[in-house]
Amino acid sequence: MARYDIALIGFGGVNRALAELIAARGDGLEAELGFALRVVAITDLRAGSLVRTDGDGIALAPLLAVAPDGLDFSGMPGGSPEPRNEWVIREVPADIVAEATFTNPTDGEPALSHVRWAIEAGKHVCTTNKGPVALHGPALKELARQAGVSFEFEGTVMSGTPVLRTARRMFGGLAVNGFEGIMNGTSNYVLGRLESGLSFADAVAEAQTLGYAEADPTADVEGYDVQLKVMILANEVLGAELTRADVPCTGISALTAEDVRRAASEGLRWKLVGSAERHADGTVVARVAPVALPAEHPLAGVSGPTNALAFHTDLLGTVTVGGPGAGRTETAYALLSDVIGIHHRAVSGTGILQEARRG
Ligand SMILES: NC(=O)C1=CN([C@@H]2O[C@H](COP(=O)(O)OP(=O)(O)OC[C@H]3O[C@@H](n4cnc5c(N)ncnc54)[C@H](OP(=O)(O)O)[C@@H]3O)[C@@H](O)[C@H]2O)C=CC1
Ligand SMILES: N[C@@H](CC=O)C(=O)O
Repeated sequence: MARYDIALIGFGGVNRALAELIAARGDGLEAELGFALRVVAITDLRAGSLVRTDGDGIALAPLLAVAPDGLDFSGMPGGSPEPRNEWVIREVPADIVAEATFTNPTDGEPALSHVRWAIEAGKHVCTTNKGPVALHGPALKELARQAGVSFEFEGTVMSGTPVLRTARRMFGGLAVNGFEGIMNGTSNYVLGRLESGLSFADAVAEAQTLGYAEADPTADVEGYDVQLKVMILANEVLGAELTRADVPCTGISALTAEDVRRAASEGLRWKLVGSAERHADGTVVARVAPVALPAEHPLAGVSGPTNALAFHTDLLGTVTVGGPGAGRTETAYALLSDVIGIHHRAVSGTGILQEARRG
C-alpha cells in the first residue's frame, strides 16, 4: 500500500476540511483508493507551524477539536508560533504539498512562492489557489515538468466539481471553441438572497459564514475571482495565454437589491457570467459581466453556490457541467481528487512520482 505524506499550507476552511476528510475516512480511503495519507506538517498564518514526521504523523482529531480561532501550534511538540512556510515546504520530507492560503488576484503571492518552493524541492503540489495558476500557470507547469512532479489545481475552477479534468480528459477529439458559465458561488448565492429580500451586506455575510467567500469578498462581488477562473479555463481548454488585462471585468456590486427583485418580477434573473470564445483568427475574447438572463436560459436556474459551465464544441454542440462552485468540504474534495490523480500517474508508471513509501 502506498502512503503519501502531505504538508498543508494554510489551515483555513479548505485545508481544515481536507484534514477532517482524512481523519474521518482515512481507512476507507486506503481500502477504496489504494493509498494512505499521513499529514506531516501544517502551517498557518495565525496558528504557526506544526511538524510530526514520526509514527502516524500529526494527530488530527485533537487539532480539529479546537475552534479555528483558538488554534495555536506553538506549545505543541514540533510546533512553532511562526508559519515557517519556506522551511516546511523545502525541508520537511513530504511527498505532496497542499496549498490553500488566500488567493491574491494581483501577483499570486504568497501562494506563488509556496508552489515554486515545493516544485523546486521535488514535491508534488495541489492547490485550490487561483492566483498562481491564473497568473503564472504555464511557467509553473513547465517548472513541474522539468522537476518531474505534478502540479494539480482542479479546485481552482468550480471547487470540487471536476470541470478541468472533464474538459481535459473527456473532450478528446472535440474542438472546444468557447465556454460561458456561472463560476462564483458567492455572487450567485448573494444574487439569490437579494431576490429573497435580503440586503447585499447581509447576503455577503451569509456567504462568508458558509465558507463560500474569499478572505476578502471584494474579489467575489467585483468579479476578479471569475476573471481568474476564466483565465485558467481559457488557458487550459482553449490554449489561450490571457492576462487579467485581456478579460474585462464587471462584478455585481453595482446591482441593487431593487434591480434584482424588479428583474425577477419581469421573469429575468441576474447572473454573473464569465465567458471566452475563440474567433476564426485564433484570438480568444473573454469577459466577466452581470447579465439579466431570461428564465428559459439554461444558466438562469442555477442557484445558490451551485455553478455551471457550458462548453461550446464542434461535434457535440453545447456540453454543460454543473455542481458545487464553492464550499469548504467540496473544495477539500478537489484536493483529494488531485492526490488521486497523482497516485494514478504513479501506478500507471508515467514516472513522475517520487518513490511511494510503504506505510
Ligand atoms: N472556500 C471555497 O469555497 C474555495 C476556496 N478556494 C481557494 O482556496 C484557498 C483557501 O480557501 P479557504 O480555506 O476558504 O480560505 P481561508 O481564508 O478560510 O483559509 C486560508 C488560510 O490560509 C492562512 N494563510 C494566509 N496567508 C498565509 C501564509 N502566508 N502562510 C500560512 N497560512 C496563511 C489564513 O490565515 P489567516 O486566517 O490568519 O489569514 C487562513 O487560515 C483560497 O485561495 C481560495 O480562493 C477555491 C475554491 C473554493
Ligand atoms: N469565493 C469563491 C470560492 C471558490 O472559488 C466562490 O465563491 O466561488
